[in-house]
Amino acid sequence: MIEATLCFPLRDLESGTEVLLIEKRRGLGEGWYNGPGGKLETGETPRECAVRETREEVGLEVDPRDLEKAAELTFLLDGAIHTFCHVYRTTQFAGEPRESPEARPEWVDVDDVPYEQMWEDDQLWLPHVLAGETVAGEFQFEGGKPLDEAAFVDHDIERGVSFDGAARANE
Ligand SMILES: Nc1nc2c([nH]c(=O)n2[C@H]2C[C@H](O)[C@@H](COP(=O)(O)OP(=O)(O)OP(=O)(O)O)O2)c(=O)[nH]1
Repeated sequence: MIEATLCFPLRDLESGTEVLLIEKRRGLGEGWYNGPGGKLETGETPRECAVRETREEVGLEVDPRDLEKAAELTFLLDGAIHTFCHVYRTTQFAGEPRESPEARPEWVDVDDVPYEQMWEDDQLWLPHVLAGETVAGEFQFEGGKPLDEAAFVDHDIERGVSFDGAARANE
């Protein structure tokens, strides 16, 4: 099983709230919009991974203590867990987004997120994450590897879950 993270930086403007998305340039989900993120490296906590991936992909510095856990997503492929993904949001960060070989960053109004150019399941959970809620979701894909070419067939979502238990507070 792959363990991965996503991080959604948010900023408030007079015109409304914007989220920093990336257009992914290579790897899984290439060509689609997503948040900065990726797979955990050996010995890394999910928060450390989210901080590193956000720095590597878009050049923003985030303090792990400023990451708010927003979702836990389980992606199943042909009945087996393929990826478990920790999702964070943050309103605190330093620096200006810059392009990298992996990603082209773009600030997008939270009411204007391009769901038609994203993973099909994102429209089911990301609106809640961007609205400040918490989500636990399970998403089933079928049809062999890779995951981004499989068919999205079913899902189960729970909203308002707590990630504040002592054992999980630092995840
Ligand atoms: N928004 C969204 N993200 C997803 C879904 N499924 C899924 O794996 N992801 C995320 C989890 C990870 O952050 C990311 C895939 O990890 P990655 O970016 O490291 O993958 P990669 O194959 O490009 O890895 P690498 O070559 O850069 O090591 O995609 C999904 O359905 N929706």
